[in-house]
Amino acid sequence: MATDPAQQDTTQRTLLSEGPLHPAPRSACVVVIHGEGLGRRTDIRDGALLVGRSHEADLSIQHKSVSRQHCRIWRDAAGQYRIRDLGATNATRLNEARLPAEADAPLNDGDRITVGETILKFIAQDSVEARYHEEIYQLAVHDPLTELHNRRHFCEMADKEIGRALRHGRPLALCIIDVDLFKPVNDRYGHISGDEVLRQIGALVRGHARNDDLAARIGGEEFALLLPECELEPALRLAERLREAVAAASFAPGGEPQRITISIGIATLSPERDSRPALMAAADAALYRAKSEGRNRVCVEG
Ligand SMILES: Nc1nc2c(ncn2[C@@H]2O[C@H](COP(=O)(O)OP(=O)(O)OP(=O)(O)O)[C@@H](O)[C@H]2O)c(=O)[nH]1
Repeated sequence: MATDPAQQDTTQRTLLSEGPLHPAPRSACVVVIHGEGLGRRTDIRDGALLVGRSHEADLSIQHKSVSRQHCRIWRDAAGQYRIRDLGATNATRLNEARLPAEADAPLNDGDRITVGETILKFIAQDSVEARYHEEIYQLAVHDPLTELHNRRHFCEMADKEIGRALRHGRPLALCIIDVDLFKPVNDRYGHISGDEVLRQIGALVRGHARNDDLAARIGGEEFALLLPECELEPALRLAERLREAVAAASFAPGGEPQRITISIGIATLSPERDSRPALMAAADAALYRAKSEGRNRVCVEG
């Protein structure tokens, strides 16, 4: 019997390629490779990069071993990156050698900069390693299911935003969002279908966030939306819009159309609620009320 030669040919042919796609050139950066803020990458743009414990530093490292203004990194007119210790209590070290106070030193690709108990790595422009660190960092701060921020990163970023709002006397609101009666969805259609519902809700949460808002999945079926510069009224309006959008969305776990709703608890920053744990506890209390009052609603802790 004649056989089709195309079916017999199982040879795997190597694709002719010029190598990985080359992304646009990027600036030099420093990456935290040890200590507080592990994995964080900070680009060194046109101006100088200030590293220190100060909240105003470009790379702010909240650790007591770091001086408020610890060191500065910049690119000189000849294009050479340089570093200067700013008289830090624990002198900046470059590849383990102490930098003399107020003296400049050139930086080369791969140099290690020790700032208190944190170690940074200097990565020169457009290096493959910079992309590697970026990808690892993105994996570390995102939830793989929804691609929103994960809880650990949310807490770290929320602490910073809350600190900034308190220092500048700016408003800030937090919404905690929980899927209603999600256990029966999982039990009936299975975890994989449940995951698809969570992914869809994650996309709706992200779609309702502004650029400066912080959207995260902070628990199994729990999401958070941190709204800097946002008073209670606009936060309430946004939460209502999100609640309505979820209630109106079409979900079909296991191929069966299913109505899914969410409950939302909101709390705003105030003198009595001036920390992330206090703000989260207040939003949680409001969420609990939303659940006990019948779900598919927004409640405010005020
Ligand atoms: N598919 C899926 N399910 C999850 C995930 N994380 C948590 N869950 C499920 O989410 C459900 C949460 O159920 P409960 O906390 O009992 O609450 P609920 O049924 O949503 O009811 P209420 O919150 O009271 O409205 C449990 O069945 C968990 O197994 C996840 O990552 N994927």
